[in-house]
Amino acid sequence: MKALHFGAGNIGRGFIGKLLSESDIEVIFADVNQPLLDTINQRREYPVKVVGTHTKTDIVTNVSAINSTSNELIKMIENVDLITTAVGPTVLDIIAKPLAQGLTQRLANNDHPINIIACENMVKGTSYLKEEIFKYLSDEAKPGIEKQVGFVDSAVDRIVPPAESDDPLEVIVEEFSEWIVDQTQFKGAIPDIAGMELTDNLIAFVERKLFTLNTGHAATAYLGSLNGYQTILEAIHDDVIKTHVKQTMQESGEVLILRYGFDRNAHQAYIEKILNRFANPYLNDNINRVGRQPLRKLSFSDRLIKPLLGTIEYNVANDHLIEVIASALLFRNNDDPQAVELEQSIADQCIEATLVKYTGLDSHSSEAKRIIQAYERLKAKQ
Ligand SMILES: NC(=O)C1=CN([C@@H]2O[C@H](COP(=O)(O)OP(=O)(O)OC[C@H]3O[C@@H](n4cnc5c(N)ncnc54)[C@H](O)[C@@H]3O)[C@@H](O)[C@H]2O)C=CC1
Ligand SMILES: O=P(O)(O)OC[C@H]1O[C@](O)(CO)[C@@H](O)[C@@H]1O
Repeated sequence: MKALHFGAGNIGRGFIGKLLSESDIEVIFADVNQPLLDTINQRREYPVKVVGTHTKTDIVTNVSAINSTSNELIKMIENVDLITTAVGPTVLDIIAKPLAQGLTQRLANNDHPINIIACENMVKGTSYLKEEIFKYLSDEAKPGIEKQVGFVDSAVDRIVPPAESDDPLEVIVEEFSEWIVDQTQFKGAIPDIAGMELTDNLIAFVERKLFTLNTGHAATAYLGSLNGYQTILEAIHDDVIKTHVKQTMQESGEVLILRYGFDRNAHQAYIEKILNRFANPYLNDNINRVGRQPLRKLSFSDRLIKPLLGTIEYNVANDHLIEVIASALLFRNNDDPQAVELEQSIADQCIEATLVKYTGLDSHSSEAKRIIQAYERLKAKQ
C-alpha cells in the first residue's frame, strides 16, 4: 500500500508518516521545502526521538518525497491508495487545486477507491478540504469523485515541537499519541493502520481534544507570553498560570460534559494528564509556536471562542476563558504575520471593532464587554 502525505513537518514526519510506515505502508511526502525533500530522498529514512519516561529513537523507513507544486504530484495521486495531510489549516485551500486535478485524472485511469484524511487542528478539516477540492472540479467529475473518494475527518493529538537537532530530519515527539478517524466516511476497505482508532462519533472526540488540549495549550501560551515567558515549560511551572490553565480547561470541560455526556471524573483525569504533558521536561516547546496564528485561534469555531459560546449555551462559568481571550488579544510576535495584523487592527480600529471582526462575537453581548474590560485591565498592568 502507498500513501501520499502532504506536509513533511513535525506532525507529518513525527506522527502520521511514522504510523503509516510502521504499518508497512510506503510513504511519499509532498512538501514545498525542497532541501527537506532532497534530504528525505537521499536518505529514505529518518529518526524519531520519542521522549518521556522511556526515551527511545525509532527509525522511520520506506519513505520518499516529491514537491507538491510539481507535475509529478498529479501522477502520484493517480497511483496511491491513501492521502493524508498535516500542512496547517491555512494551506488546505492551496493543495486543493492539485488534489482536484490529480483526483480527476485518477478517476479516468484507476477505479480503486481512495481515502483522504486531513490531520489538522480543526473541526471537520477533511470536510473543509473536500469543499475546497470541489470548487476546482468540473461538473462531470463531481459524481465520480463523490463515489470513489472517501473524505474522512479525524482528530490528531501528539505534541511535536520543532526539534533542535543537527539532523534536519530528526523529529522529537512525546510518548502520547491519539489519531481518531470517522469510520463512517471511508470508501472501500478501511486501511489497517496500527495507532489509527475508528469511531462513529468523531465530533465528540474532536471537540474533546480541541477544546481541552488546544484550549489549555493556547491559554498557557497567551498567559505565559503576557508574563514574559518564552517556553511552555516555564509558563506551566508558574503556579498562578497553571491554576488558570486548569480552570480554563474545566470551564470548556463543563461544556463537553454537558454536550457529550463525558464522565466527570474521567474528564478531570484527562485534564490532569494534559497538564502533565505540557510539563514534559524533555519537550522544548516555544510559546510563539503554540500561540502562532492568533487570528485563527481567536476565530469563531476555534479553541477559544467556540468553548466560550458553549458556556453561554449551557449557562456555566467562563471567567477564565474570558481572561485567556483577552490575553490572546495582547499576544505580540513581530515574526508572526497574524500577531502583527492583530496589533495593527487594535491600533487602527480599536479593541471593540477588532474583537468583533476576528471573533464574530456580538459587540453588545456581555461576554464581548467582559473581554474588553479584561483586555484593558491586563494591558494597564503591562
Ligand atoms: N506540531 C504539533 O504538535 C501538532 C500539530 N497539529 C497540526 O498539524 C498540522 C501541521 O503542523 P506541524 O507539523 O506542527 O507544522 P509544520 O510547520 O512542522 O509542518 C507543516 C509542513 O507543511 C509544509 N507545507 C506548507 N505549504 C505546503 C504546501 N503547499 N504543500 C505541501 N506542504 C506544504 C511545510 O513546508 C511544512 O513542512 C497543523 O494543522 C497543526 O495544527 C496537530 C497536532 C499536533
Ligand atoms: O498547531 P496549532 O493549531 O497552531 O496550535 C498549536 C497546538 O497544536 C499542537 O501543536 C498540537 O496539538 C499543540 O502543541 C498546540 O496546542
